[in-house]
Amino acid sequence: MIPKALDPRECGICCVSGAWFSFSRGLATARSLPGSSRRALDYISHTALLQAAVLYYGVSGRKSPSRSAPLGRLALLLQLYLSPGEMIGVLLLLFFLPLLLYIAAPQIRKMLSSGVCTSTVQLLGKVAVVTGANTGIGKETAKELAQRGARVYLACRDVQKGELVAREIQTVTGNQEVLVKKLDLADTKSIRAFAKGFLAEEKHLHILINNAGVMMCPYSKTADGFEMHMGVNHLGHFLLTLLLLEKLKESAPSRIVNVSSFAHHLGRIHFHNLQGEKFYSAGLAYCHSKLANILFTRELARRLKGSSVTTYSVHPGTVNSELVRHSSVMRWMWRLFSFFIKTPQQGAQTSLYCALTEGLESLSGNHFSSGSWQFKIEMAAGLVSVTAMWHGCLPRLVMRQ
Ligand SMILES: NC(=O)C1=CN([C@@H]2O[C@H](COP(=O)(O)OP(=O)(O)OC[C@H]3O[C@@H](n4cnc5c(N)ncnc54)[C@H](OP(=O)(O)O)[C@@H]3O)[C@@H](O)[C@H]2O)C=CC1
Ligand SMILES: CC1=C(/C=C/C(C)=C/C=C/C(C)=C/C=O)C(C)(C)CCC1
Repeated sequence: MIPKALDPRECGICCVSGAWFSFSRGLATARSLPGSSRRALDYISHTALLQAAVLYYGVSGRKSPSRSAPLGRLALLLQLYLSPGEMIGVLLLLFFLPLLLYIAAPQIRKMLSSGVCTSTVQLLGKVAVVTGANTGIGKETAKELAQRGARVYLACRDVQKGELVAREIQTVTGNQEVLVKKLDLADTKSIRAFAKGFLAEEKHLHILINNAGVMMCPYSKTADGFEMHMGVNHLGHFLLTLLLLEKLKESAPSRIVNVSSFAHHLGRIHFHNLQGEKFYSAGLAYCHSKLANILFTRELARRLKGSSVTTYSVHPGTVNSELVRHSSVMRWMWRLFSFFIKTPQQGAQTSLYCALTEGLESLSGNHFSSGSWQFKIEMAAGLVSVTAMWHGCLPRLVMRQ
């Protein structure tokens, strides 16, 4: 039974905005009602909305949407939560956004997807390791290296997934020298076991692509007690690189590519909160680890001067991959904007550029971003001294046996 005062027909609805105002007044009254208010609200909202729609569609001659249409429900929600001014803003945005996106689409696509590694370098007889190569950017990077004839090690935490991808790459490229090795960067024991096995098996290592990464995971720690982002994205790769460094030197000229992100701009190295125990934000933890990738690259380059081992950090662009698996918002954004963002194959281009392009040696230690494919050299914000980072507690934590 709906109280008379709440019946929209009693409130008098004469146009769409009229419906809004009548509805708002009805709502206020309904909120003060005990017990049956929920049903009353439902009734009012549907009736008011339907009447408004009848008037609107009646005047415009459009086909009326069904009561349960998602758009109807969205309109209902907007009515419930927004003031009339905000409502107008949202409607304007909803109207102009597709138009703006349509106009800007070629520019956005160019900005986000441009850039192809044009190097024709072949890799017969060369050995490469790619971490996190069972999916996304890593998989495409490994595929291209195999295509060029390298023996490629897929360093994966899930060997089964890795084997499937290795078979796929072998089939596509015709290169049978695609091998899988277990590597869990969240466990220093696994990193050491990987390095031990690799060093025993291989005489050379020419290309190391530190690609694996996690983003926005809920607070968790690695087997050694490091915060997960810093542990996997930076510390794990830091240890892996140091363990393989002699082999890289013996195989020189050789290269190390560290896959960072433009997210490093928001990163800070909080030496007093490295484990994220005092405060933690999943998004910022990712940014901090990506800044650490860049600082590591700069200091490593300085230490490797004269060795013919060079190193680069890269931002691959915004790429449609599984990286967003921990965030439902990002997953939806990725789905919604998949038209604008790079494919993993496009995302692999900056890593490949740094691994393959001849004459890049003098730029060792720099950060490459494919945004406009000019490979901008960016400073890592200068937020913390790179040597402080190296000598600081991070490496000491890692080297703990
Ligand atoms: N996608 C993007 O828009 C951007 C990506 N990047 C960077 O690019 C790199 C590749 O990411 P992308 O391909 O997009 O993401 P994906 O999630 O598709 O791939 C990440 C890879 O890392 C592996 N990985 C995760 N944790 C570990 C671990 N503990 N040990 C070993 N491997 C692990 C994953 O293995 P598994 O499948 O078993 O989980 C997977 O193979 C990352 O470093 C990311 O930060 C940077 C900027 C933007
Ligand atoms: C604004 C905007 C976008 C959002 C980009 C974002 C949010 C990128 C985040 C990248 C991350 C988190 C990288 C990780 O290293 C899209 C979807 C490209 C579509 C075009 C407009």
